[in-house]
Amino acid sequence: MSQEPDRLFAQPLPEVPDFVFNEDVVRVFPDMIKRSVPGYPTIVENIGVLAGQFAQPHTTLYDLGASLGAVTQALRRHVRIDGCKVIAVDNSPAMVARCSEYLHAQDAMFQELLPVEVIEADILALDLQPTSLVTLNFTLQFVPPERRLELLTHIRQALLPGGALILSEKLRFEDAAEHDLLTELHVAFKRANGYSELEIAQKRSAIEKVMLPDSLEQHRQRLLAAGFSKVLPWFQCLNFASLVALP
Ligand SMILES: Nc1ncnc2c1ncn2[C@@H]1O[C@H](C[S@+](CC[C@H]([NH3+])C(=O)[O-])CC(=O)[O-])[C@@H](O)[C@H]1O
Ligand SMILES: O=C(O)C(=O)Cc1ccccc1
Repeated sequence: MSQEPDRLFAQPLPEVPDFVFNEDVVRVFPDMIKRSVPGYPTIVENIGVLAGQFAQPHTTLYDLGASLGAVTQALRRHVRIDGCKVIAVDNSPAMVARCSEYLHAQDAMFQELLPVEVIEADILALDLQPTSLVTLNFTLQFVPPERRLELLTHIRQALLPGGALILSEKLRFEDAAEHDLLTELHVAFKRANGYSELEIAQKRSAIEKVMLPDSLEQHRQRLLAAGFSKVLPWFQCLNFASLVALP
């Protein structure tokens, strides 16, 4: 995997463009996400472990907004259920190209255990096969808010008994003081990971219009409205959390 350090926002930009998942981002993405999302490696690895408990024999597993396929790789390390396959989906052509390269390079080792198909598609326009496991690992926050319920409803309708949706997101906090404190703690996390004040400020303005976090309560209510029966938070580190939603 490419080890290029993320310096995308290190120089002052006359105007900070909206964040897009283009080739520049792809090149630094593993470094960027690890240094920006507290708990990311733990979340990814444990999605594999949780998936091993929910995946049902002879079903499809979906990694929606797969980026470079980190979750799919964790599924391949942990899921040992007969006849499953993974469909990894992303709508960024640059991400999909690199993701296919990484995953297919591992096919010799894993193709029989857990075959993978990588597709370039908008997850809002995707026909889902019956599935026992869907992951949205920091993807829903990039979906337009008014389309989020429709997407979760579609996922719920495709989920088989015994299956689960794993949803990881950056959180907003309804209490302003709590929100400001968690935001400041996240800034401290980024600083501790080597980002400068300029990098932190420019990245914030790049993502503010394209990545719109909800509160835990909004997630819970929306998942119930989509037809899920239970919502279990299983991980939180600062303002980043992961939930399991059961059909
Ligand atoms: N409508 C959409 N359709 C398909 N893909 C989309 C859509 N909207 C956004 N994406 C894709 O969702 C991904 C979000 S990153 C996920 C990390 C990964 N899950 C990981 O575990 O490493 C999160 C982050 O960068 O914070 C990007 O690759 C987008 O192209
Ligand atoms: O960098 C941030 O501040 C974030 O909230 C997370 C993030 C990580 C990778 C791409 C976009 C946002």
